[in-house]
Amino acid sequence: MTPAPLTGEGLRVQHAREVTLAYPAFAWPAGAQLAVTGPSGTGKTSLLNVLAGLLHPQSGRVTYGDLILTDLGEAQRDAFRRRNVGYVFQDFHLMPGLTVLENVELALRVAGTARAAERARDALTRLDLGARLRHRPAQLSTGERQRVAIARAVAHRPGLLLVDEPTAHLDRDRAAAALTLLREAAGDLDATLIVVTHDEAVAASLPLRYHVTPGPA
Ligand SMILES: Nc1ncnc2c1ncn2[C@@H]1O[C@H](COP(=O)(O)OP(=O)(O)OP(=O)(O)O)[C@@H](O)[C@H]1O
Repeated sequence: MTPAPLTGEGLRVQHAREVTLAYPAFAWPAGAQLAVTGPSGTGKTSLLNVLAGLLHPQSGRVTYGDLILTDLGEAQRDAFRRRNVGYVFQDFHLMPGLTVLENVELALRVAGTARAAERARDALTRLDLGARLRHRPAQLSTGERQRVAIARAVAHRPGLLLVDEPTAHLDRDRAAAALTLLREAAGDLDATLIVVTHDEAVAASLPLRYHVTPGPA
C-alpha cells in the first residue's frame, strides 16, 4: 500500500502500574530505513507494537500520512495493520502445522489480498524458497524460516515493514545477508523499514537511527 511518513510525539506506553515507557519525538519520511537501538527493556519492541497498531499507548500521537493511528479503535487498528504493516517477529511466529506456502497464503487471505496462492508463491520464489513450498517450518533452517517470515511480511506489499531483532539467531555472514534482503524488500516496495536491533553492525549499516533511552516517564 502507499508508503507514508510516520511521526510520533509525546508517546508513552504503560504496561503495568510500575512500567511506563516514554519515547523521544520522531518524524520519518516515507521509505526511510532506520535502526531502533537502546538498552534492553527500554521499549523497542513496544514501539514496534504501537506502530503496528497492536498496542495502544497511554498518551501521545502517532500519525501515518493523514491517518492518526492513536485515534483509531481496535478494529480500525486491525484494519490498518492488515493493509499497511508487515511485521517480522523475532521468533518468526510461523504456524507449525502449515506448509511454507500455506503460511504466506493464509496471511494474504487475512489481508484480503486477491490471488493469494499465486502471490504467496511469487513472494517465496523471490526469496529463493521455491523449492521449500511444501515443507513445514520445522523442516527448515533458521535462515530459511526467517526468509519465510520476510516473504509473509512483504507479500501484501505493506508501506511499513517492522522487524524485531532480525539477526538474533544468525551468524555474522547470515546476519548481513538478512539485512540486505530486508533492505532490498523494503526498497522494492518503497516501504519504510524499521529494524529493532542490539547489533551495532546492523544499526551502523542503516542510514537512520532512533535511540530509545531509559529516562523519567
Ligand atoms: N505485555 C507486557 N506486560 C507487562 N510488561 C511488559 C509487557 N511487554 C513489555 N513489558 C515491559 O516493558 C518494558 C519494555 O519492554 P520491550 O520488550 O518493549 O523492551 P525492549 O527494549 O524491546 O527490550 P529487549 O531489548 O530486552 O528486547 C520491559 O520492562 C518489559 O518487561
